[in-house]
Amino acid sequence: MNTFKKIEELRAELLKYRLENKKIGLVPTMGALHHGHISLVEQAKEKSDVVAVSIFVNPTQFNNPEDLEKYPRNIERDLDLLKKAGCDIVFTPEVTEMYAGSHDLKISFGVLENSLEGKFRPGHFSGVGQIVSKLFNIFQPDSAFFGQKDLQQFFIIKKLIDQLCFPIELHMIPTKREDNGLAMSSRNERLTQEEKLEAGLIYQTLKQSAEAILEGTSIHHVIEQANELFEKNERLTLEYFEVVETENFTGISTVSDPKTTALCIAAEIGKVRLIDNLLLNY
Ligand SMILES: Nc1ncnc2c1ncn2[C@@H]1O[C@H](COP(=O)(O)OP(=O)(O)OP(=O)(O)O)[C@@H](O)[C@H]1O
Ligand SMILES: CC(C)(CO)[C@@H](O)C(=O)[O-]
Ligand code: BAL
Repeated sequence: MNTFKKIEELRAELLKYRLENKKIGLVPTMGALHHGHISLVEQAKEKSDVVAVSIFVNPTQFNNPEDLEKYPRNIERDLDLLKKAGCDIVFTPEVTEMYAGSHDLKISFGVLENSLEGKFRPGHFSGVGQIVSKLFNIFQPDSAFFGQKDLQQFFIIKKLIDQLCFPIELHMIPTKREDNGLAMSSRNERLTQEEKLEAGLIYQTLKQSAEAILEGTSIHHVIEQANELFEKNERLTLEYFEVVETENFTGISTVSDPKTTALCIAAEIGKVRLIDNLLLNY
């Protein structure tokens, strides 16, 4: 496994593979890796000749300075996990490498960036679009792998690829969960054992709500019930729970197609903000 910190050196290495007609699969991450990330690497290995992972905590997608400062970082452990998973190339640039010079170009995603994550994290998706575009241009991968855990982000990337004509095959990988259903997430490292158990409520709520909707309960009622569940819980605070159409991530009151209907949730426990979702036909 080869590790690079400089764009030019990474490009030179990738060019060698490209000249041999090898297919490059990219897994962008912010590090503090867990089994969710490794499942992305495994999928990338299946579908590519060369697997590349980037580890970069991108400051421009953080709207909350404390969230950025406290974001878990553990590069030695990450490199160890990636080596064991059979990753070929790791890119771990400094902020100065990724953001040298001026950076006032803003990417906007229309209606997709004004709801849910976009609404509660102003500027977040513009920052994601900016860094992912840079990574796509640097790596020029044949395929890229993203997790369903960040469902709205997946659709943001899809829009980026479609509208900017990146010749990249996009893959969405299912969410890896702990035994109690809690979605694996780097930010879980900031939770105590008790908080991790308590945070199982997030997935329970999603699952119960999806089942209720499929059995005919109205979306309005399901949302009310979810709010009540969280009000009763002393540790978890619900930020949003919505049933949306994945085309635009805006709330719906009736289901037109279960395949494009998602239940999305964000909740805080302690000072840690967690997100999760289920597609209605999960
Ligand atoms: N539990 C999971 N299962 C599958 N993929 C995941 C999971 N968690 C994250 N991913 C995916 O891994 C990629 C990198 O995500 P990232 O490094 O931000 O990790 P994270 O666990 O989502 O961290 P956090 O949510 O705390 O930012 C993204 O495409 C993300 O959707
Ligand atoms: C896609 C990404 C690596 C961009 O910084 C990040 O948003 C993430 O880890 O999901
Ligand atoms: N996993 C999504 C990146 C973020 O929370 O900023």
